[in-house]
Amino acid sequence: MIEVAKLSKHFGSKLAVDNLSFTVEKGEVLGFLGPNGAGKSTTMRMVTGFIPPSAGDAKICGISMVENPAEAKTKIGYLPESAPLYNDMTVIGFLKFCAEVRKLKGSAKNDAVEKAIETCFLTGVAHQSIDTLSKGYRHRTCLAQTLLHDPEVLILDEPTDGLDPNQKYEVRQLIKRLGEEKAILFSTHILEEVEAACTRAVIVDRGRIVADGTPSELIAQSGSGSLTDLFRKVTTTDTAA
Ligand SMILES: Nc1ncnc2c1ncn2[C@@H]1O[C@H](COP(=O)(O)OP(=O)(O)OP(=O)(O)O)[C@@H](O)[C@H]1O
Repeated sequence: MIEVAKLSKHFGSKLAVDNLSFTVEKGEVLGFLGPNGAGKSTTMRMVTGFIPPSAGDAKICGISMVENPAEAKTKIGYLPESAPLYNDMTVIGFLKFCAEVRKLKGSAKNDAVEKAIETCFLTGVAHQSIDTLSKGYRHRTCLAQTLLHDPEVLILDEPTDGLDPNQKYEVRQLIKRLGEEKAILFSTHILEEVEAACTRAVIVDRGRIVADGTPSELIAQSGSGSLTDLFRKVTTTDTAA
């Protein structure tokens, strides 16, 4: 469902993503790991069509993001690193607005909003203004917005960043459940999320894949049973600026 083929991105002389290839099938949750500056967000921005690649392509459900971005984007729900929210709207008002942007109308719009609210456990705050929500609920509102058009592919950039342990647990469970029906690519710095939510993970460093496997394969590769040890072994410690 997600086919990343030889994707590269230069920012001036800086090579942020270097000939990256991987696939994510339906029913897979791929964890995208790597140190700060490894190229995770840049890869996700290219896969979702927010920035053009310098080389390579990403196909979403067989549709090229380079050749046919408008159609490819309809297949994706994207949660960017700093997702925008309209603070003076209520949760339900915001989601209805997002559904309209997705060209949903009438009962299809209302059904989509209701389902997203239920899926993301937002029923209790649906009529509350966004600026009065806790960080966890704001986060789940952002996540709900990615689900409105029932996309086959979800791209989530650090979806549990800044949440407390209970909220992290809930979002991971949600990702796991959604992953049964969709193809999910999500980036994280939290290594325990690999075992908690992913069917597979890749580690990138300086724009290249340096490890790829199921959680148990990666743990076996570490030699010590610790994903942290593997991460430290295959990545560089000096963070790119
Ligand atoms: N618009 C840009 N212009 C110039 N350089 C950029 C731009 N966006 C990203 N970079 C550089 O590309 C590299 C990869 O950045 P990216 O944000 O993709 O990393 P990341 O793995 O998502 O990091 P983090 O975990 O800190 O979010 C970094 O060196 C970054 O400074």
